[in-house]
Amino acid sequence: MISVDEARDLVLALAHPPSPEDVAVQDALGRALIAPAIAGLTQPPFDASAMDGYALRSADLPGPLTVIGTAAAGVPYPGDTPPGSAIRIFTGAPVPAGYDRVVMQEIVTREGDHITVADAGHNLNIRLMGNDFSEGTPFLPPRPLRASDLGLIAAMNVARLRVARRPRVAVLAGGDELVLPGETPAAGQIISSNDIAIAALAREAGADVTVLPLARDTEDSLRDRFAQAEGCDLIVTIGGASVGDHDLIGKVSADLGMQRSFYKLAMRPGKPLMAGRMGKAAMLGLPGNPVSAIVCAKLFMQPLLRAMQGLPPGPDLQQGILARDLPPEGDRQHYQRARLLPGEQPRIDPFGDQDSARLWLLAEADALLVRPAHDAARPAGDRVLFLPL
Ligand SMILES: Nc1nc2c(c(=O)[nH]1)N[C@H]1C(S)=C(S)[C@@H](COP(=O)(O)OP(=O)(O)OC[C@H]3O[C@@H](n4cnc5c(N)ncnc54)[C@H](O)[C@@H]3O)O[C@H]1N2
Ligand code: MOO
Repeated sequence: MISVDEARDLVLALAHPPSPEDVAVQDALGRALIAPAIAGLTQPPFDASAMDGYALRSADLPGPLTVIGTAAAGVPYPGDTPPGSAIRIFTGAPVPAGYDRVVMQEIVTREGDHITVADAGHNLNIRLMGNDFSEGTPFLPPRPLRASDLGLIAAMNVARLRVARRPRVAVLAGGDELVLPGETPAAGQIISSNDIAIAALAREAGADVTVLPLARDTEDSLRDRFAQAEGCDLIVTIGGASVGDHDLIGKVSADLGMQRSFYKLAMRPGKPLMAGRMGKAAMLGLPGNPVSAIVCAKLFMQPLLRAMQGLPPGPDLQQGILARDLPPEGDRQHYQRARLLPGEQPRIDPFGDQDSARLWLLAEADALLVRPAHDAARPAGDRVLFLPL
């Protein structure tokens, strides 16, 4: 069996280069920026008041000064600024040339058209032209766009952005035991949950997801579903990956021409993962046990989808301190569901039960503790790596 790192390299090698697409800045949340966005103007475009108050000359303080006009956001003061004068000014208004400071109205005494300022302090309360960014400054890719990025890009007067087209993902779950949430399972049946979790993980990584109708445990049904996945960038199957008589994914995908990159890796949970190429699409065959499917999706499917959008694949591991003694590890790299305990450095406490079918335990976990294959026994206090959930 290959190692997790070898498997990851083989999976990432299935990524095609990102396909460009232009979208409006309003629609770009979560999209992967793949070309620089260039600032179309300087921000602020003029020296701007940071307060509601009075614009004046420091040299004229403490006054009295004569108020000769007003400037508001969007309505500049058009006149001269002779010595001994001030203007009423509001936040966001251009500060006219000649004045070097704005004083907050709270510290100004006004009588008629005259003001005095007892103690103006040090703050000039002027946002200098260009202190945020200048025209021509590039906002650089690659990066997934956050809400605050969209605000910045809009302020740069960039209306449309070049992003990676969302990878199209088909999720293919199946098994005669499965019914949909809301249906009543017959004897021996359970609710199909993997397709829902895996589709959500794919969407979280930026994909455009189609969940195919549940397949039955027959070659015909699976062939039919693979045909429905035509045209997608990635086919993700769930279940049927192991060695049982009803585990048909390997056979049917091979019959349909899948070029396998690997099948099985030294990982727990997730041993029967398979990956390869089917025509133009990449294919990942996730194991059916729910926790195994989700862990494999986080470690392989999400990085592959990010790579298809030109993004750093991740996920990034963090360092923590082991909260309890652990026995030696077996021959597979083990991703243990664990709780994070507060401390100066996060302390990580793996659960005693690591059953790969128990979704409730996964819901209670904050992290996956990563234990390398053949890791020696470890005492509490050792440094370890974990993947935050
Ligand atoms: N003789 C062996 N048996 C098994 C081995 C092995 O090495 N030798 N490996 C075990 C491991 S590890 C895993 S993981 C599973 C993987 O099995 P499959 O990928 O073939 O998955 P299934 O058999 O189809 O299902 C396993 C389990 O998961 C449930 N399941 C499947 N799909 C869904 C779904 N969409 N929603 C919810 N639950 C689902 C299914 O009912 C089974 O309980 O094989 C072990 N066996
Ligand atoms: O490796 Mo299986 O994926 O333990 O449950």
